[in-house]
Amino acid sequence: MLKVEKLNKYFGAFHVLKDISLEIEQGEIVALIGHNGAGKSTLIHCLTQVHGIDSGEIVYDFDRKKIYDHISVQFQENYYEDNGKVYDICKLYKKLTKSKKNIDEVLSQFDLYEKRNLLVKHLSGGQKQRLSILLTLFNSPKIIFFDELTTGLDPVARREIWAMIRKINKEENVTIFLTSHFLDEVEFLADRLFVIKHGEIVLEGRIKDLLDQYSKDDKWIEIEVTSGADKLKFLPFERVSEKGDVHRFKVEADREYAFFEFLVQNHIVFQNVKIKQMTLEEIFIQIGGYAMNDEGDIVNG
Ligand SMILES: Nc1ncnc2c1ncn2[C@@H]1O[C@H](COP(=O)(O)OP(=O)(O)OP(=O)(O)O)[C@@H](O)[C@H]1O
Repeated sequence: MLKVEKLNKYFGAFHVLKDISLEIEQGEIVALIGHNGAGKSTLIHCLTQVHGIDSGEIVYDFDRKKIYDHISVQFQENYYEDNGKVYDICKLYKKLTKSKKNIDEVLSQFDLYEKRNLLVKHLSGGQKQRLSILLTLFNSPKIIFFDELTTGLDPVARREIWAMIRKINKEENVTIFLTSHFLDEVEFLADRLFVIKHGEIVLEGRIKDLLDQYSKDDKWIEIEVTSGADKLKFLPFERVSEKGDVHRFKVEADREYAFFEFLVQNHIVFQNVKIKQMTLEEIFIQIGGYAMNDEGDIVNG
């Protein structure tokens, strides 16, 4: 339903999107992840014609002149009036999109009927987010773009939003393109993933395939070294972290034995061994070329 070929975008001399190519099928949920400033919002802006592009092609399976009849966008900031009432904003959207949807029904569907006479600024974060998702549906879009779907929401509200997105996707066969910083969200919702780094797509694939491909191979082995730590630097394994006496290494599945053999042969004394598979988050960080700081935040690689 959407094909992008060699899209390039500059802001002045700054080359923000570099040769982006991707294809999305009708009914898919795809996620775009990447560090702050990687170019996620800019790509959404280009795909939704908020920004022009400098080269490349964007082809939808509908006439791009009527793009806003077929797409909806929920940006990071909401552009509707905070001082308006929930019902009035729905009415405005219905009118603007010449929608046949019944406002009361849609509000009930999104559990906002009771709140219809409240000012938007008096809604909670989760309710506001539900409203902004609801508003994207008035024009019965073929594809909806969500920029940072659940940023700022608590865990319960996030899960409610996920359920809503799944429902919209299933029941109305709407294609969903979302950006997110949360890999649990991506894993739960998306069929496919694109990783963008410094304006380039560095990885794409079905979530399940990526998991199968990457998680079976590597493990972390964590040891607390009580003597001989100075010899660890000769260990032919990548040390991924070191906190006090606790050292963590990346070890390929078939080299576990070699790892411990090296420790014993070099008289490195250790205790508290922990072995674990890489988590989804760690896999993505590795394949996306990112790094994780001590607090567990993703930082640019
Ligand atoms: N209108 C603009 N003029 C100049 N530079 C811009 C403009 N909009 C974005 N940029 C720059 O383009 C880069 C990509 O920004 P963008 O907002 O697309 O990143 P992002 O991946 O969505 O980041 P975040 O996760 O922080 O929302 C950043 O370096 C940003 O400063």
